[in-house]
Amino acid sequence: MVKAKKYVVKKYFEGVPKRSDFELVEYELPPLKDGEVLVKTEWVSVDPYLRAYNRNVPVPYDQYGFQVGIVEQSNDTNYPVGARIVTHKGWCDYTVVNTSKVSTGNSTEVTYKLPDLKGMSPSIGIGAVGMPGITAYFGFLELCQPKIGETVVVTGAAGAVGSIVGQIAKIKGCKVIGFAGSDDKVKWLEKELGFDKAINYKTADVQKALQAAAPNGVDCYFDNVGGEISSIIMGQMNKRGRVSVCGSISAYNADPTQIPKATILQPSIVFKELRIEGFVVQRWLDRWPEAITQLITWIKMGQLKPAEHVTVGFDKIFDAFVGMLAGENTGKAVVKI
Ligand SMILES: NC(=O)C1=CN([C@@H]2O[C@H](COP(=O)(O)OP(=O)(O)OC[C@H]3O[C@@H](n4cnc5c(N)ncnc54)[C@H](OP(=O)(O)O)[C@@H]3O)[C@@H](O)[C@H]2O)C=CC1
Ligand SMILES: CCCCCCC/C=C/C=O
Repeated sequence: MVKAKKYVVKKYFEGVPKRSDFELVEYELPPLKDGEVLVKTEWVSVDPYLRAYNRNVPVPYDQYGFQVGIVEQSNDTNYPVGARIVTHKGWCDYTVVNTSKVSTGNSTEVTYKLPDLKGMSPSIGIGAVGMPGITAYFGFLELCQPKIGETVVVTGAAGAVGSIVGQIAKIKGCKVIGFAGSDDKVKWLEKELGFDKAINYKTADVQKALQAAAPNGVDCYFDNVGGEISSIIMGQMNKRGRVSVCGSISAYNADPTQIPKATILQPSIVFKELRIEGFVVQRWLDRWPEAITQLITWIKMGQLKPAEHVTVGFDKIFDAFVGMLAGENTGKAVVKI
């Protein structure tokens, strides 16, 4: 018998999630059936959608999320002992995985072999080459359809998705402006990632700073945060600009009955003929391998930097989660178990 530990959400979050909303449960895993493997967790991902989707399922629920683990026992020849696997089994130290369960666009089950990362840390498989990188790849390229020389703005620019969006935009020959929440992040975006301009949204006059950075207007906006800053950016878009709405983290901790208001956007949408589209990355689940291959190639060619913010310890997953929501991470927030 293998003893396992997992985080269970026992209470819906109100505002910033609290440790007392979770219970740490220890239990015994059942023996493996045919087609099942025992996976020891190596890396756990903490992501904003774990906050945003909190009320989508009844409590109590096991805290799901992406993770990379190593197969310790196997009843599946496709996943021998020692193979690495990406699953959506979340915040646990051991889990039993039925590898034959097929992932679909509506499912919360995603299981695939960790791709050959060519010597990079397995954690990259849940970051720049995992769901967040894939989100950046399809959400930006498919919805924004960027062209050489266009001006691209990304919010949440120093995070897991935003940092990849900005770098892909540079690869595609665009001028890139990023908004992030600290001077250190701004410096990192400009000096390390090659953004043309980065702006601290907490201290700058966003309207004026963007006018100065993009005097000819904005062609593409990748929106990670929503709220007033997004209204300001959309108000400075060029005719037929494209907006990819990826998330709205500025309001995830808000009371759902008191969602903050932002400036009306319809005049810009109508007169500038903007195209605004939201998406969930599962839309392209059947094409994830295409994104994974391209992202690995860009990293190996030195065109894309896969930054990570690593927290160590199973007991620290909650802290890493609330730290990420508060902006402590630069790059992808992951926990080493
Ligand atoms: N549609 C989809 O399929 C997917 C959507 N997403 C969305 O993408 C967005 C980014 O996710 P991800 O890259 O994983 O997370 P990040 O790595 O960007 O981490 C979250 C970041 O959000 C920023 N933030 C926190 N509060 C605010 C606020 N009030 N206003 C502005 N920024 C804030 C913080 O950075 P800072 O210091 O700059 O404030 C923080 O570091 C989220 O909205 C998420 O829900 C992610 C994956 C898939
Ligand atoms: C198998 C579940 C995949 C979850 C994808 C998360 C999408 C995130 C949306 C908003 O943040």
